[in-house]
Amino acid sequence: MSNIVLIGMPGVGKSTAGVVLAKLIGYNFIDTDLLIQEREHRLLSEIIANDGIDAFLRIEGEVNSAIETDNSIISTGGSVVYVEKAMEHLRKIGKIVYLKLSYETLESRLSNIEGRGVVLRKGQTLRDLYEERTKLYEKYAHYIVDEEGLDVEETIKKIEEVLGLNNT
Ligand SMILES: Nc1ncnc2c1ncn2[C@@H]1O[C@H](COP(=O)(O)OP(=O)(O)O)[C@@H](O)[C@H]1O
Ligand SMILES: O=C(O)C1=C[C@@H](OP(=O)(O)O)[C@@H](O)[C@H](O)C1
Ligand SMILES: [Mg+2]
Repeated sequence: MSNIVLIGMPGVGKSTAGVVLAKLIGYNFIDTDLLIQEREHRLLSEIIANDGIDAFLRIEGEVNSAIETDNSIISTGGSVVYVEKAMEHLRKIGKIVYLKLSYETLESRLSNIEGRGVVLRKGQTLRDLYEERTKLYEKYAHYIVDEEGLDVEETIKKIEEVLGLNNT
């Protein structure tokens, strides 16, 4: 398999689980949020605050659409599902795994949503965002991993299981 692409809401653990999984299975690790910061020389929260959501999504779309790699775990930013062209590219270069959590668990993990620089439009609540995005994550996912009640290690094990990577 060429690449494994993790998608899902902010705080679900794409970055945390992604890097550990990469080490376990000997893959490279790419966090698209870091690619964006490297290109822009500024924080994601600064891009969103200064340039706005549409500009951030344009940059996120360009960065994700330009990824050329093999044998990598790619941890995306939660908003990449708004950019169809980027999602089509990611689906071509890898298997898309949607890390899923209930709204209640996510809400408790995302105590400081502004500080994280989430793509949240004016008037939109976290619940609205969850409902709008769930449809998109499900649409693009090749596999869905429900991590409710699981810790990082158990989540990684489940990802390996659904992808048939376990050799135990
Ligand atoms: N089962 C789990 N899988 C991944 N992360 C978890 C899990 N349970 C708790 N966490 C915690 O949730 C947070 C996830 O943050 P992060 O990896 O930045 O998410 P994302 O990249 O999806 O926004 C981390 O603090 C991590 O320790
Ligand atoms: O879902 C979002 O709106 C965002 C999620 C962030 O990445 P994580 O999903 O890794 O937190 C980052 O791309 C940006 O701050 C916007
Ligand atoms: Mg992340």
